[in-house]
Amino acid sequence: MRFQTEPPFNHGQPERTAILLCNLGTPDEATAPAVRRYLGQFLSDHRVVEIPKPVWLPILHGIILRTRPRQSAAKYASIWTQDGSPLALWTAKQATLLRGWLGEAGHQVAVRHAMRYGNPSIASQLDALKADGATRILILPLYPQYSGTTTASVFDAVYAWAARTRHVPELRFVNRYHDHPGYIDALARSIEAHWKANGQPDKLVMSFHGVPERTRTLGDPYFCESMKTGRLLAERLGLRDERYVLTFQSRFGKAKWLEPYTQPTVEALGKAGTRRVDVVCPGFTSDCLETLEEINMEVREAFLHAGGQEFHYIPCLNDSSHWITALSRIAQQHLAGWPTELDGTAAQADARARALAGGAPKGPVPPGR
Ligand SMILES: C=CC1=C(C)c2cc3[nH]c(cc4nc(cc5[nH]c(cc1n2)c(C)c5CCC(=O)O)C(CCC(=O)O)=C4C)c(C)c3C=C
Ligand SMILES: [Fe+2]
Ligand SMILES: [Fe+2]
Repeated sequence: MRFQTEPPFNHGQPERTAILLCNLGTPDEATAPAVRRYLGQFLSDHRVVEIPKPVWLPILHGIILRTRPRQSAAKYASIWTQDGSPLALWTAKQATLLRGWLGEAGHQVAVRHAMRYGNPSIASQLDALKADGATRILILPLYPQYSGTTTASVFDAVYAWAARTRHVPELRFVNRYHDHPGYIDALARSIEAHWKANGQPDKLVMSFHGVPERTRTLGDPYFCESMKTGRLLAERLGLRDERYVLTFQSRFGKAKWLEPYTQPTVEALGKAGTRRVDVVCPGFTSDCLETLEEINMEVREAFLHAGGQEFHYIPCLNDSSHWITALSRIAQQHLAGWPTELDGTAAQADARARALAGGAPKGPVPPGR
């Protein structure tokens, strides 16, 4: 059967608003088989690797998935917590905190989180929201800067789910919030708190995840949005140009990616006699492999080895209260016009639904239901 079976249609079903926070995803365990499953799904996504499938799939299955999972699993093991992957833990916590924050502000909004690759999948969480009665869903990727490789891929997964759903909820999508004042403010406050406790560095390195340079020339706005985030953050911190540098990390494969690359830049700073660098990763809203291992272990070691004296890693926004406040402002701006208060339209619809419960509707059916 092509479409999922729906429960029988119920007149008077209340309108319910929901938010789905979407992140990249992470392996279920820090083991080679789990990393292979995760990378297999991730790297088969044509949004992520744009090489034609007949060329790419033999390389992926014949070479990459035979070697990389073991190497990556060892890296994952070095950052894994008792409760699992940091990315999964922070993302789940953000959903819980956002639900609580919106609830306290009087908004009855269901909030769940999903992963583009791995678990919980976007399709399973959309099914769960629908089962909970959601009729309007805001898709909020946890990527402040839009990229076809990340944001659009989340949207692809939502469209694929909608394409096999008979009664599709109203859907809205958040493309970006790279310049949202709340997001910039949350980043600035976390850096300022670090500096208050530890003093200031000679150089602040703002390291963003890279993407192939080719995507920029093909019209992907990610580079420009990352640059704007960096500029606004520097302005908010009152940093002159020579006090910071914006770089791109996590290069994959041999092609040219966005430059300057993080590790060579930091090494050059160490060699040139820069005593202390602080690295912050504004494009990552949760700490993960790329920040905790690549930056805080590999890049740290490279800097110290190159002659640097002090390396500070400033954690991601994670569960910071300023970040959750920003996220709730971003969400509320995109929810505008959708009922989120139980004493409003949803409450009236609830009362109608209760009155109708247990039998076929009698008398006039509420309009539009
Ligand atoms: C192969 C190409 C890749 C592109 C393009 C890419 C873009 C991209 N990724 C993130 C955020 C994250 N990436 C993470 C891990 C990760 N990324 C790639 C490859 C590409 N990313 C790989 C192969 C991996 C897995 C680890 C490894 O084997 O090296 C993570 C961390 C996940 C975790 O489990 O902790 C994040 C987050 C962004 C924002 C982005 C484009 C803007
Ligand atoms: Fe990545
Ligand atoms: Fe990496």
